[in-house]
Amino acid sequence: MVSAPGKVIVYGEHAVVYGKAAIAAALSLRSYLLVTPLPKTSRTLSLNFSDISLNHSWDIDSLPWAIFSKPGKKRYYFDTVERLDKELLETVKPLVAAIPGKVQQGAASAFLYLYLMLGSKHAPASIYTLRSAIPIGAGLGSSASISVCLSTALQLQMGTLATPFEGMLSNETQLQLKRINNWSFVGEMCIHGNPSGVDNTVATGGRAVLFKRTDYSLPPEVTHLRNFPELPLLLVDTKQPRRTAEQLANVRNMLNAHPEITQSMLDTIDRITAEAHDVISDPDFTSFSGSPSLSRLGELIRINHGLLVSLGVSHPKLERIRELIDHTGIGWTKLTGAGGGGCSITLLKPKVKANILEELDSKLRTEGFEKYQTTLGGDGVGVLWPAVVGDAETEITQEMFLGVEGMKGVEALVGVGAIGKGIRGWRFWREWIAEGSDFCLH
Ligand SMILES: Nc1ncnc2c1ncn2[C@@H]1O[C@H](COP(=O)(O)OP(=O)(O)O)[C@@H](O)[C@H]1O
Ligand SMILES: C[C@@](O)(CCOP(=O)(O)O)CC(=O)O
Repeated sequence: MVSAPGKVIVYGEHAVVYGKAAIAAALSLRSYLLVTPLPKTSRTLSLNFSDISLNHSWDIDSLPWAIFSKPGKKRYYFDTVERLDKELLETVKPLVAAIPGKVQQGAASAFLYLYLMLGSKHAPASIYTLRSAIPIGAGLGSSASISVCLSTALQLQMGTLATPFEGMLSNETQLQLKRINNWSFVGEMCIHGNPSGVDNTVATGGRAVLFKRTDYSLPPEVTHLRNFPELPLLLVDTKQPRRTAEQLANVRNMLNAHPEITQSMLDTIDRITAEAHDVISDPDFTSFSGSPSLSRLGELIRINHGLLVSLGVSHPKLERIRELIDHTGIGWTKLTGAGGGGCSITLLKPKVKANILEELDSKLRTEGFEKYQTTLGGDGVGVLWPAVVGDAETEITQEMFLGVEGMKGVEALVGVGAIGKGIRGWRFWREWIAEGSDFCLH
């Protein structure tokens, strides 16, 4: 079993697609993918992605291995992939055409593209069962989280990744994370076309990063934010579904229609992110009551949101949440992720009165919005090996994994926080963070 987190973009979404900087952090909400190997005589490959009711099988021997392994097409696990191959994508299309729904087809295409690239026609038959706590299409990086799970599980299965172990050399850990991230970026491209790579980078490595990719043929610049503060954040979901790909197209259209104005807004977002980075990197930064640095971060959040509204990626429901929160005066609000619906984040001022929060909670609930309790800056991708519970004697089966009720049940059975309750241990490729260093992760 593997698991990867979602993310919150605190500053810089959309602008990051155009080479500007963004600050993002891993979220405590995660996806879990269980791989159940089938007997050697079986040649069936099955997906059971229960959150989206995707249940589909293919015959491994009938997959288009020949075209995927043609010279010039075949890419190996150690290759860096910056774009999808159009012909290969076309080959995958008919394989997912029978699956109803764009959401389901996107996930199935990402899986098949990765399976055909990373596997071979002798690949083992397995069932891939996925459950995720991350709301889908809500700006919290659900697609990146599942792409990281798929990339990791397939590479572990094909033997090109090793389960992390104590004493694994730091270089080796970094190399493996780079490969996980590289192939999860491929999954992201299958799902939403033109990603910046910030989501999969955070879902892979966890913690918090300053991310920038000026040249898509080169790895992005990723700076680990070692002292990322525990920001008091309120996360609210509009429950308004939208697709990231559509929101990206809105900004692209805006850039085509008003190039200079749009470019200057993207540049301003870049400056906002840079200033926020300066504020949180200041050794005197504190989020205590009356702290000028917290107000500064808050103002930058407010300005960033205004620019996202101007870029055309807000939604009346996001504006309604912002209005309700602004009336209470408890903090500064912006949309997070692609917008057009999805989630907002509010940086809370210190010492907010409990009764104000309760009243707000009830208003949000009445209007159909959902509040999430989360923490930021946790672990990235991990593997539960062996996937056993209860004194390490019972193997986690597909029935067990699907049988538990809701995400609470999943978390209690296998959650990364369930260590010590019969779970022998999640292992993370953690040592990739060299203290205080900048590093490149593609
Ligand atoms: N739990 C899940 N199960 C299966 N597919 C998922 C899941 N979560 C996300 N996806 C895939 O990712 C897509 C959502 O990606 P996207 O529009 O980028 O939104 P988000 O902001 O949540 O990343 C879905 O359409 C689906 O293809
Ligand atoms: C809008 C963007 O900056 C973030 C999208 O995040 P999400 O898919 O809404 O979770 C796109 C990207 O960086 O790939």
